[in-house]
Formats: sequence, structure tokens, C-alpha cells
Amino acid sequence: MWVKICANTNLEDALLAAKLGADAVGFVFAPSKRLVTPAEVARITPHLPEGLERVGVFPAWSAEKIAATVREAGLTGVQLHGGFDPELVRALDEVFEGRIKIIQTVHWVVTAGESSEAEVMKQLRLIAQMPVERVLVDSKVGEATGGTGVPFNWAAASGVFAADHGLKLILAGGLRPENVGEAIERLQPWGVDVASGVEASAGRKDLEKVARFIGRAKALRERPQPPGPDAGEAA
Ligand SMILES: O=C(O)c1ccccc1N[C@@H]1O[C@H](COP(=O)(O)O)[C@@H](O)[C@H]1O
Repeated sequence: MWVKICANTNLEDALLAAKLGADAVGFVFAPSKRLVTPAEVARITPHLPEGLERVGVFPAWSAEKIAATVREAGLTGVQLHGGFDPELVRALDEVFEGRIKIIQTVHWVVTAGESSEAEVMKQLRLIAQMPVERVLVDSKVGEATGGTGVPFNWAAASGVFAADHGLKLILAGGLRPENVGEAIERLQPWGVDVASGVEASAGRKDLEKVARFIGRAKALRERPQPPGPDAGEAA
């Protein structure tokens, strides 16, 4: 199970996540209580272990601005959190020639009830035609598109996660040490991602919560995936 500990704001927390077995750490450049600047992240990433993925969470910026931030901050991945824009995905793939992992976020609008299922399914079919393997499904609550601490309806989402669209689905939204095991058992995602559920306060991680979250997630395995470029990297 691939695990990302997101919304880091300092070196201590990012190193803690790495030490406890996270596969990736995230840094939020979208409007957030956990917002960081490229310069701040540039002071953190040189001190992280080599194999640890460093993912920037971006709003709807241009490909040029995202690429400049990736370079300045020393990132290995981008999480496109400001909607699905095929042109942006193509432009980033071209600029980085596949060297950067792209995670496309799809939002499950929690107030939309079961109609979210059809909308998310539609977006996954479109994304499956793009040079993107990883898709993060996160809750949208009102205008808040991330870091909400609110899970979406896992029962309604079970068909989406069980469908064979050839994508690696990452579950996010309101995950915590207490519910991540149930979430994985019900949806069997390829990976999980958490921000607020492992915090002591906004932007500060809680050691014990991070340890319990990673321990629980790593104890469970994802659904077997078809072999691809990432095969075997998140066992
Ligand atoms: O974490 C944030 O503050 C944030 C703000 C704006 C966009 C994305 C953000 N984080 C992403 O949201 C998911 C879910 O957060 P939570 O676990 O429900 O608090 C998180 O994994 C980040 O990828």
C-alpha cells in the first residue's frame, strides 16, 4: 500500500513521515492553512531520503509556473488539485518527459450524494486516456477542495474503486488512524493520502498519529494491479 503524508510545512515532520515508512510526502501550494512557498520547500527537500517521493499539491496554475516550482522546490511529483485540464497534463508530460509523476485529483462532492459516482466515473474514463497513472479521489466540501478532514461516501464509491479503468486510485479525504483500515478494506485503493487526520494542529504533525496511520495502512495490501511502470514500488 502506497502511503502519502501530505501538507508538510517543516523538515522535522517530513523526516518523521519518511522514518515511519511513508512512500511520499506532500507540500501544499494551493490555498490552505498549510500553505508553503517553493523557497520553504527548497530548504526541506535536500535533507530527505533519496527514495522518498516529494509531491507538490497545485491549484490551477499554468504548466510553466508548476514546472518552475517543481525545479525550485526539488519535487519528484505533482498533484493537480485544481480540476482536470487535459492540456495542462499534456504540457507537463512534455516538459518533464515522464520524469515527474503526475497525480490527477478528482473530487467527490460530498453534498451531491450518489450523483458524485457518475461524475467521478466520467472523469476517470477521460483521465485513463491521458499520460497519467495515478488518480487521487478527495472530498470536496463547499468551496474546500482539500484538507477538509471529511470522508466521502465510501459505500457509494465502491463501484468506482472496483471498476477496471487501468488507473492507480489513491484514496483521500477525512482519513485518520482510526478509519484508514476500514477504508482500505472497503475500497481497496492502490494508495492512501492524509493531511489533517495525522496533525496535532494545522501544519504540525502528531508523531503518534502518523505512526498509527502508516502502520495500519502498511498492514493491508492493495488490490492486485496490472503490471506497469510503477509495478512493485509500493508493496
Ligand atoms: O491539506 C490541505 O490543506 C489542502 C488544501 C488544499 C488542497 C489540498 C490539500 N490537501 C490535500 O487534501 C487531501 C485530504 O486532506 P484531509 O486528509 O482530508 O485533511 C490531502 O491528502 C492532500 O492531498
